Amino acid sequence: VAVSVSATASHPIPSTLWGQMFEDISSGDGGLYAELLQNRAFQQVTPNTTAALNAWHPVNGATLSVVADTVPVSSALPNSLQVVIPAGKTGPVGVGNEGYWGIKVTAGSTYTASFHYRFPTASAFKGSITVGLQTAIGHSLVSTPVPITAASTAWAQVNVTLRPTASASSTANNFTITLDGAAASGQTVHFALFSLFPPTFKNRPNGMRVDIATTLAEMGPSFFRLPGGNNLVSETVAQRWQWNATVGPLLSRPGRVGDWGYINTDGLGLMDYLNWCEDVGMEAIMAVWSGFALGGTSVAEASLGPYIQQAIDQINFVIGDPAKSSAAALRASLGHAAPFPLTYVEVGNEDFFASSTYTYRWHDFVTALQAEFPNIHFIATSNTFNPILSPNPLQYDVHVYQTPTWFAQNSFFYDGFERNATTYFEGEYAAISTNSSDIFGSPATGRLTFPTMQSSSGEAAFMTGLERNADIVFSASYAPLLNHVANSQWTPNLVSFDAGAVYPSTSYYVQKLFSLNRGDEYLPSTLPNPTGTLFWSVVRKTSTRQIIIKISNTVGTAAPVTFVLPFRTVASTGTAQVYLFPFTTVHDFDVWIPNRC
Ligand SMILES: O=S(=O)(O)O[C@H]1C[C@H](O)[C@@H](O)[C@@H]1CO
Repeated sequence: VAVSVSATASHPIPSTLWGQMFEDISSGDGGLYAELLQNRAFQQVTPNTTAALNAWHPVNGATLSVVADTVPVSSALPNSLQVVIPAGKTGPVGVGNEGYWGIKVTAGSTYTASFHYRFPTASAFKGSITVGLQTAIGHSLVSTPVPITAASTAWAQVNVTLRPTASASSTANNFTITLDGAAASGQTVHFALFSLFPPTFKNRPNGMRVDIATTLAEMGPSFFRLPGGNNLVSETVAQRWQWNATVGPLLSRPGRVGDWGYINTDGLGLMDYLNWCEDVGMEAIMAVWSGFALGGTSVAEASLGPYIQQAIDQINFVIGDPAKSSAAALRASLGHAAPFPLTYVEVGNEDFFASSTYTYRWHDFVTALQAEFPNIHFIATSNTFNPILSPNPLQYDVHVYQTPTWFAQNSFFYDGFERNATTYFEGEYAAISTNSSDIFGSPATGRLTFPTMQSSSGEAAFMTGLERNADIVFSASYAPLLNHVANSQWTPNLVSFDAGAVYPSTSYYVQKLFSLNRGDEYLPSTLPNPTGTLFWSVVRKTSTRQIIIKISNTVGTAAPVTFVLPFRTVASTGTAQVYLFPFTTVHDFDVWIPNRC
């Protein structure tokens, strides 16, 4: 096929086009958020139940229970771990944590451990607690004794650094806190808010896991959509994500029952998200809760006030003036007096599940928020123009989960959209199943566990259409972004990981190719056959006069294609980045440009 390319750009391509969608769906706790201990603060658990001890186990016969402490370490963290050292034990006795399906231990890395302890009964006991990392069969990788005393029943915090001299051969390791069984015979100790951090991305305190963060940063994303997705919305009004419960000291963060079947520590909170965006050079596309919970509740219009105020405070936390807003003053007190960049705020998520109440919820939220924040663009999440909303949304978030074939055949999805000043955020898209009659089914019925070359090339075809329609598509992000392979709530995902390593997918390399090879204007060219198998987009990077041609071949057979460039002078060579299965990297090739006019 011969493709003729126009020298005259049809439209600019927004710098915000390629980015990332994030929510905690086996992706924050135990993943991007670097905390290595699971259930570190016994948040949102029922005391005196086995479940409350999730991820913890006794060492050498200690008696463990989670108790509602009569003297809690903080009002946000009412539960403590009670450890009783039984009589007659010798050697280390205490408690271990298995991490998030493992703990990676690397020689030479500095691990920052901390915990709070108190003796519920004062005594003359003096001894030491040994803080360590050991393999699952008990081989010590590193340990440090810390002197303790039972002279008081008050809480004390222990901070230690651990520096293993050897790396563990697997991730089957435990974090352990032990006392000498003989010396501490009969003692009862309460513990709260444990924490174990490896080095973090850009050394941010309470920051991100380096390997996952680096993999995401290397995509060169322009935006980061947060905090969801269903995990913003939640099943009930009370369980919704609330920005103010996720900022400040970890002792002040109660955590919450997330929407994906596990408790969120909220250690990855709004300030941590914003610092992450700043460290990567992304702008947040931040959502506010919009008065609907997935269990079916819509807050009555007369009762929306407090939720609208909470959204105003959330936005003020990001961009407000510390002199005028307490939420902004809180941001300043946490180390960022200047506002963060923020252009887009999404009102809810997938509110097509509650269209009938979105009419008043959208109206009341946006009327109030736009008055407070005239420069913010608000994104609607119901189906486009159905229902009709007031004020008329100028941005919509469109989600599509479909088959690889659907994506390959729908690269013209936006070509037919009316150009009426409305712009679109393709906030979630992915080919997730080969079964068009059971998209959200299981692997047994066609659901993809990981992306494939078929799904990724289909997505690439679709993405050429997003560039062609970037006059109305301002941002697009594959979803979900991350998953822990040992504990997934959704497949496929862009990047998978476990305690030890990161596994970028074929779709990751497609997203990275588009994101790292951006133009800022679109050059019209011969249109692909919408139902064909070869798709392309041609863009120009005006700063370097580079012409960037992206091509997706959605089938496994080679297809010759010639691009006829209408320029008088063209360099004699270029580079081709080709992503072919089973390569795990993109290969650069020099290309010779014949027939230069
Ligand atoms: O079950 S779904 O509604 O399809 O869930 C999807 C849509 C929702 O926004 C996001 O949280 C989730 C996975 O990316």
